[in-house]
Amino acid sequence: MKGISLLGATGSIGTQTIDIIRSNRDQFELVAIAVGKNLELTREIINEFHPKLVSVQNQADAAILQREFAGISKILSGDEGLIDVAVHPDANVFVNAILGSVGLVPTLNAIEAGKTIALANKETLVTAGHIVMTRARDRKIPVLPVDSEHSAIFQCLQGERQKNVERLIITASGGSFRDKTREELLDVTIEDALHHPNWSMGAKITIDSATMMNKGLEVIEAHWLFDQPYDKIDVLLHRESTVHSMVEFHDGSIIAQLGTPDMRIPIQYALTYPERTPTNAARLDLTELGTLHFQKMDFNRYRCLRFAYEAGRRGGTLPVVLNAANEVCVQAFLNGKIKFLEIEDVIEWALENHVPTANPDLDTILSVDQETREIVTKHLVSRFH
Ligand SMILES: NC(=O)C1=CN([C@@H]2O[C@H](COP(=O)(O)OP(=O)(O)OC[C@H]3O[C@@H](n4cnc5c(N)ncnc54)[C@H](OP(=O)(O)O)[C@@H]3O)[C@@H](O)[C@H]2O)C=CC1
Ligand SMILES: CC(=O)[C@@H](O)[C@H](O)COP(=O)(O)O
Ligand SMILES: [Mn+2]
Repeated sequence: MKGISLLGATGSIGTQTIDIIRSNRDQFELVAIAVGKNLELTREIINEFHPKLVSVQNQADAAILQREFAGISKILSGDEGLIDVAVHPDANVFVNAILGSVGLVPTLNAIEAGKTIALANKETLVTAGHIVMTRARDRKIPVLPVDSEHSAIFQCLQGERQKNVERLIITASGGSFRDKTREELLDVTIEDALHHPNWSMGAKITIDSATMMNKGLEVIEAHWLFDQPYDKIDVLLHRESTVHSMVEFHDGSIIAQLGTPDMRIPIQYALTYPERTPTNAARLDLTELGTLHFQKMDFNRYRCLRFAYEAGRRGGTLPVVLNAANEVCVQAFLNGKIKFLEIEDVIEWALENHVPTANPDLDTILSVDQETREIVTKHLVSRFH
């Protein structure tokens, strides 16, 4: 029996992780969860799984749940609660499905505590990939990708030698606005942006898919996970989201991983690795599909992808700024405060105004993350109000 601790239990990846645990109760036990503000769903999860530890974002919500679930679950709150969930003594695998760079510190604590890491939270590697991967390597802790493209690449690399890899090929659906020109993007709505053509996901990553920042974050994530330089990581536009990513080898072979767009497949692979266990995910019917399409990326159309490659290549604290500015801008767009194309303008402004620190330590990363949020928030107020 594997004990699972789960950050982001009420989110898109979190609830799908719980679906897997529910369908495989003989294999997995949900021992600790962290959530944000969705108390209704949290109550349902506690009633069904009786996790030993539950952490919520706010102290006031923790007090409410403490009264309701006394004697069933220990209830904590805030950043300390996230860490206690990540290192819970009964957990073997730590699933990080929280949103945003708040996922970084719990991951580092879980590594120190010797937990296997199943990582959906890409911000962890974007902000501090050098620290996370070094500490995991030193302690021999597996960091297993949950993100579909990285799971695909990880699967393609099984049994292969690093020295034989020529390039990683990450696929991109193009997101909700892939058929629109830049002029047509000027006045798009939040509802339109939230309409991903292939995947059902949380709001923030759905907007990231539309701006192509999601792919940019994934390029940086792949750089750290698979130890490849940026000039060996390519992105291809692939409308069908059927080939989840590929690896090209020195001999000219390309190995790809295919499947229907269902996150339960990569989540379950990370939970059971190196085993593969059955899922009831819909099967891919290649004859029904008929054809697959691949196109070169246009870096002028998708400026956020260019910003991410540049930030990744220059390194230091630039990816921290890229990510923090993006988190603030996407939230502002979702709150109706800025227009869609202003997301990338403000991210560019934040990157241009940052003096990077090379090889930052954790304290520097956390303070640059916080400062960027404050600077960008102020900039949005002065620019648009
Ligand atoms: N969705 C997907 O298919 C994929 C997602 N990912 C990555 O996985 C991560 C999660 O994405 P997704 O599931 O879509 O996001 P969601 O918005 O659906 O879920 C986010 C989860 O994090 C919780 N949360 C947010 N902020 C805090 C906080 N400060 N403290 C405690 N809990 C918090 C939310 O709680 P609550 O709702 O209770 O407020 C919720 O449980 C992201 O990094 C994303 O990029 C990667 C690949 C695919
Ligand atoms: C499911 C998943 O991993 C997402 O990151 C997904 O890949 C988003 O798709 P696009 O960013 O390619 O639109
Ligand atoms: Mn992905």
